[in-house]
Amino acid sequence: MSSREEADQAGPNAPLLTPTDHDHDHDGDLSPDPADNVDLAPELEYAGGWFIWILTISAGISGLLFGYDTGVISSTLVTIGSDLSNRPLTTLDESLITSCTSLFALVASPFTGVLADKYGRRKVILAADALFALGALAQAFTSQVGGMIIGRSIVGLAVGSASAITPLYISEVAPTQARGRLVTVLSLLITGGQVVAYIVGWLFSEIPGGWRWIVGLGAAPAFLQFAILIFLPETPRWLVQAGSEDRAAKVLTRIYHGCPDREQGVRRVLRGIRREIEEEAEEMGQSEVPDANMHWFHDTSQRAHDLFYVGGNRRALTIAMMLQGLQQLCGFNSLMYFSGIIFTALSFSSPTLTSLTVATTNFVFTLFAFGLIDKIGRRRILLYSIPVMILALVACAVVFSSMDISFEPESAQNANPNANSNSNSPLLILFCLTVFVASYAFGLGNVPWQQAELFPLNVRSLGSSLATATNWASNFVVGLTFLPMMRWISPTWTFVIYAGVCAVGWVAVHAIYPEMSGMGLEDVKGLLAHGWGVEESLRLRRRRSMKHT
Ligand SMILES: O[C@H]1[C@H](O)[C@@H](O)[C@H](O)[C@@H](O)[C@H]1O
Repeated sequence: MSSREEADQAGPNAPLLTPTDHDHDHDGDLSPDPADNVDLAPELEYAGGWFIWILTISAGISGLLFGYDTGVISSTLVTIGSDLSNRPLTTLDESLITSCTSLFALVASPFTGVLADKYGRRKVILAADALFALGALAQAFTSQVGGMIIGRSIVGLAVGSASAITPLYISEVAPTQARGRLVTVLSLLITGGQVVAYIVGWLFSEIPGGWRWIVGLGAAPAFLQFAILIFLPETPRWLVQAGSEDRAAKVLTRIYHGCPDREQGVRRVLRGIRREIEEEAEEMGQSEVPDANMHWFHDTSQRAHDLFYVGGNRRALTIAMMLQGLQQLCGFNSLMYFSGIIFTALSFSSPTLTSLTVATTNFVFTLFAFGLIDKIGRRRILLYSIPVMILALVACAVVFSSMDISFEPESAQNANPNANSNSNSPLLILFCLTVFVASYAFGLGNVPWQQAELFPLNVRSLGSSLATATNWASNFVVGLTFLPMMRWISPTWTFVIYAGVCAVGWVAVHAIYPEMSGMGLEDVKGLLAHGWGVEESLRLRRRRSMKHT
């Protein structure tokens, strides 16, 4: 009988398992096989019923808002005309209106973790809704460029906090077997929100003042989510940490409703969480599980210390930041923000409609990822899809090198369809970009958002928010550098650089990203305690699949 099974039989109040791995930095330790520290994930064959879907979709509305507010900018800019400050937008106005959102998202994301630990995950989502609505209305009713920038900045604060907290909320409520898929629902809603933004932008672009509707409509899902979330629970993990184990048990009982093994499953999850909290308390020299009056036993600086100085946590942070940086530095969002300009330079007759293919491909392939991520596994999906991205980028670079094309503002606007030596080149580029987007959406577009599962409970929220900050910092860099790179070092070299980033990323994923599919949230700590855990994770996965065959 495994230690876990023994504990199950002993009941919920049985002493918790004694941890074997206190993971203060053991780099270089000659410890026994780290896989010994990792039990197989709770083998509850339960992927969740209607309640978990309601939780996921309600929380995921934040993703829809994130996607909508990032996707809406291209059509807004081209339809504002002289409506703001009684003059046409200058290039500086356009850059500020576009980039302030990512900048403020970057500012908000690290604070989100601290607030989510103190006040709970759900309250932070509610606060983000208030910001989404405020930002949308501020944009819709402004008559000044400055007002627009303030509105977009408020939306940035909302996007930054929502993007840090929502994947964490979903990971913490999801049953192990369905966690990957449920977090991918979030990516589906992000990419879906971008498609909706492109369509709304296209529909309202001919109407005078239509841009006010385009940006103002972003308030509606925020109100909806606010109304729904008021009735939904906090995550069981946070509740246990805050000393409300009874409430956590109630939430888990609803999540596991319909599971044949419900009671045992709930006990197992609760015990896993308590064990984790107890281990953390021990590491801090405290001998007891924190009581109800002690809402969290680390203050922020202690958490930050743990995140950076405990080897396993530092490794988790490295992986999460590496994946988020890669998700953005591969250049994908240059298409999201500037595909209109690219397709204009390539002389497509309807650049906005062509851009819609980018957003739609992104959405459709995220749908495939949703169906397959828990089966294929996070690591494998990346190792398969990144090489396709590299090939597509290199092919784009080659085709660009055979073309006579300029991305100077005036030349892009007056693009000459016959200027290219090979008239199939624009179509070839569209094809390569579509392949790039499809493979991105299948892997890198969604896997990094699984970040919360890498961290143990006490540093989960801080770690997730720092990884999210990496995402927004890299997003900001790409947004800022794409057009200058296309102009100054040529499209060919721009795409070669993105391909190079992907190649380095592939090597990093291969070397340090363990397979997380099927692992219980409480088991990950043991995996990363003494190393990157890649081999162990693959061994565990093989064992698990052998059990199922
Ligand atoms: O996961 C999302 C998704 O892939 C979006 O399409 C992209 O615009 C975001 O930057 C990314 O974080």
